[in-house]
Amino acid sequence: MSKYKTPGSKGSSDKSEEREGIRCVRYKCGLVSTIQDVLRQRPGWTEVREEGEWDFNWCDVGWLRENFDHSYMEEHVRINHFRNHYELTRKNLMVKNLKRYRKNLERDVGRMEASKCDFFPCTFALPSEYHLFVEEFKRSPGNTWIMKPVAKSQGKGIFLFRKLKDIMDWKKDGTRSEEQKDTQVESYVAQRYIENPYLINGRKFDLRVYVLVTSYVPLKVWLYRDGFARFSSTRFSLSSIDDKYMHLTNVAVQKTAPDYDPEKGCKWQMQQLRRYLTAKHGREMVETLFKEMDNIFVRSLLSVQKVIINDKHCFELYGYDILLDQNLKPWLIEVNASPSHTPSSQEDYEMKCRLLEDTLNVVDMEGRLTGKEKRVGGYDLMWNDGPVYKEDFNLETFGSSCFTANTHLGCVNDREKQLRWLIKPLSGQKRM
Ligand SMILES: Nc1ncnc2c1ncn2[C@@H]1O[C@H](COP(=O)(O)OP(=O)(O)OP(=O)(O)O)[C@@H](O)[C@H]1O
Repeated sequence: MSKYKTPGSKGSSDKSEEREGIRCVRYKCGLVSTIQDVLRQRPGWTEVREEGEWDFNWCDVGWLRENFDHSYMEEHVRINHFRNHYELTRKNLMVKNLKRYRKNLERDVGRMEASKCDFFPCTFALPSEYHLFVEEFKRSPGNTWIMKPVAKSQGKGIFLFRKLKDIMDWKKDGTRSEEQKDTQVESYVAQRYIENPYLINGRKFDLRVYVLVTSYVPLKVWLYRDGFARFSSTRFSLSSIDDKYMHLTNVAVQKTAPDYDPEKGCKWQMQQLRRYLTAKHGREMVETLFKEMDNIFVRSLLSVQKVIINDKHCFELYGYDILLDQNLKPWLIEVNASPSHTPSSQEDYEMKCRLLEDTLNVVDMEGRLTGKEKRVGGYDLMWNDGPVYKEDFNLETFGSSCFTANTHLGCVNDREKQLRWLIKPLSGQKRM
């Protein structure tokens, strides 16, 4: 149980399980975090331990890998990952799929259209693309690059470099023991470092945005209005590339900084960031920024739509990491399959509880929804085999989405026409 107070906690005397009409859901949960608290609070839901039968499973990706293929799932059963989620959530595979998608767009639609996929920094998978990387590296000497192990998280193993010599060291991999010398070198991506991040108070930050996919075929995507910006605790400078507290904004890294204060925090809620940017740059620019982020979410998901094994039992709550540069251009850094639900403060805990409750409401084990909803709690339906338009909402209340949930165009066949819309401002739509 979390040390934080659960919002709307009703305590053990709650008799809602006995209310008529609430279906009993047997759930299994492999994670010890906020999700446990949320599942325990859910009226009518009971935890299943060990090998018991379950209707709903919030598992970690390790459990999925070991058990998914051996599990028989009845029609109503739901699980929180797609079988090969890693096609989007592994750094090297995400880039591979995006590059292929961009290439296909260029061939089928044209260069202009393909350029709308230019939202991820130039990236190479190592060791396989080492020679291509070296060519690119030599083309722009003096640039900063970042090396990231493909299968690690929380900033582990990441370093910045400007000289090929540093990669040589990695290639030789002097850190490996004699027994490990026969095994393959660890896979990394080498990625152009965004050298001009947008700074607030001299500090770099990245954005965490939550996107829920309930189906890949047809693609159905929900965007969460709340999210946050994660700040570094040290003022940004390119003169010292070895300082991880300056360059890596993930909380897992920042919370080990000597002067980290969890309550003061290194986070801003999305609304706060949006207000700040609007005051500085005006509504139009900020709306364009959020529209470009929507473009990132939809195109990245479309890039794996044909690769992900669609399964009606599966849904996925992705944590998108987005970095802004000084021109307010959003860059896709990474997509996480298991975004951390560990809270860093009471406010953060409450936000994560709301996020998870709303996720359960969209997944709808209880069968409460009609299937026509465009908005559920903090979620807006942004894509339902095509864009979901919005016209009547007060956009001031939005954390991100530039889509509106009131007028759904339904299924549109011409996907590319839809995608062109993504980047163009909507005529006649009130901005923000
Ligand atoms: N290309 C880049 N340019 C600038 N900064 C970057 C770049 N890639 C990563 N970073 C910084 O490094 C941090 C960690 O990167 P990334 O999210 O890819 O690694 P990770 O170890 O998987 O982190 P996590 O598991 O917490 O998501 C980012 O939050 C960002 O601040």
